[in-house]
Amino acid sequence: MTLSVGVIGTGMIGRDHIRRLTQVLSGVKIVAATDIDRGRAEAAVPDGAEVFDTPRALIQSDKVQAIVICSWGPAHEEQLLACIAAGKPVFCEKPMVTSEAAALRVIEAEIASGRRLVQVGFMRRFDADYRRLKAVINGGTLGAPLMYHSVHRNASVPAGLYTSEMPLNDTLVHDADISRWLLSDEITGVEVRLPRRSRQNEELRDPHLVLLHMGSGAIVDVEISVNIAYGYDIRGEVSCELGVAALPNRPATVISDAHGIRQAIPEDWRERFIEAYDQEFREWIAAAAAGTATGPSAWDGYAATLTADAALRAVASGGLERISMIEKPRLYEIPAVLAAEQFGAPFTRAGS
Ligand SMILES: NC(=O)C1=CN([C@@H]2O[C@H](COP(=O)(O)OP(=O)(O)OC[C@H]3O[C@@H](n4cnc5c(N)ncnc54)[C@H](O)[C@@H]3O)[C@@H](O)[C@H]2O)C=CC1
Ligand SMILES: O=C1[C@@H](O)[C@H](O)[C@@H](O)[C@H](O)[C@H]1O
Repeated sequence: MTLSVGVIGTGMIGRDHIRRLTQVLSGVKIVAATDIDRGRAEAAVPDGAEVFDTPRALIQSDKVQAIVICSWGPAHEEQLLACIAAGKPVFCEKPMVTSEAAALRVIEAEIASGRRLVQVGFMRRFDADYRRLKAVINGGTLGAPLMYHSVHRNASVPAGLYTSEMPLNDTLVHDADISRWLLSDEITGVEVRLPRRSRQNEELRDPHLVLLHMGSGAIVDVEISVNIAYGYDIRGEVSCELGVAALPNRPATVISDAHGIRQAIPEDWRERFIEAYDQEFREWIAAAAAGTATGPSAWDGYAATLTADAALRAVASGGLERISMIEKPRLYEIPAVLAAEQFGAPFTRAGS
């Protein structure tokens, strides 16, 4: 079966996903697109695909079986709710939504629909290096995870468009999600420290040091630097009771010349996570073709939104901001057998 997909939002990541869905992956075709800038959608779609005037018209079209949302965060809620109402599987880029109330509305609608339809674009979970790191932690030979050090560096961000809240409500959501996933834990509190401001962009509050307090007592520190100049640099290291497990450096050609020995650093996320995005969509296509979703869920989108909100409050208060989640609905519990297949054996202490 070939899955017929409509794309909402044909900006930077929307076009990159259209490229992978048309040129890289199989079992899928782009049949429709829409963007508030109609010309942009027309330029982005393959021949034969229809450009719709509104997201609602695209979602309700009989020719569209599943939807990819790549519009701006504040537009996601309405588009997600329309997809759920239409009973169509939907891949939604992060942030899933931009408020706790909106996240709860999405969860409520999905539960009422009776099955998972929403997959959120936390692509790190599909990255082979992160998956190997999780398998080591789950394997238990290093003992319990105590600390996770996450580094999230962007070379630069668009002046005027990327605001001082965005390191916390746009960029941090990836680290929040991967911390919960790697440590199989929930975030219960957030602190933010503001070091000396970088002179790279005087308009922006940058960098941030974020502390995520996990339910188990583990602590995650996240460096978010969005004007680091030298490239897109993502790092992660988990300190456990009996050892440390870290993401490897990315393989890259080693260049030796008059400036020394060096390796290129990715420019941005499209390059660093290219295989992760491909895998994310490979798994989404299979799930959507079966009428459902897989991987990061509306529950995970909700958790990330709560973390972003708490981080923004922590900047204002200067203290620890607690997070309280609703009880996890059964729809979002991963069946144990599936979890074991996906992530390796559940965590056990070494020697136990
Ligand atoms: N998973 C990841 O690593 C990444 C995720 N993203 C997320 O993807 C989304 C899009 O980001 P970019 O492509 O960088 O932004 P962009 O600004 O390049 O593209 C967004 C597009 O959506 C359109 N749009 C906005 N609201 C709309 C609406 N209500 N209806 C129809 N079209 C609408 C805009 O006209 C624009 O063409 C954001 O939520 C962003 O956070 C972006 C980059 C990487
Ligand atoms: O999602 C993304 C961007 O929207 C965001 O602005 C960047 O900071 C992230 O690294 C990237 O993965």
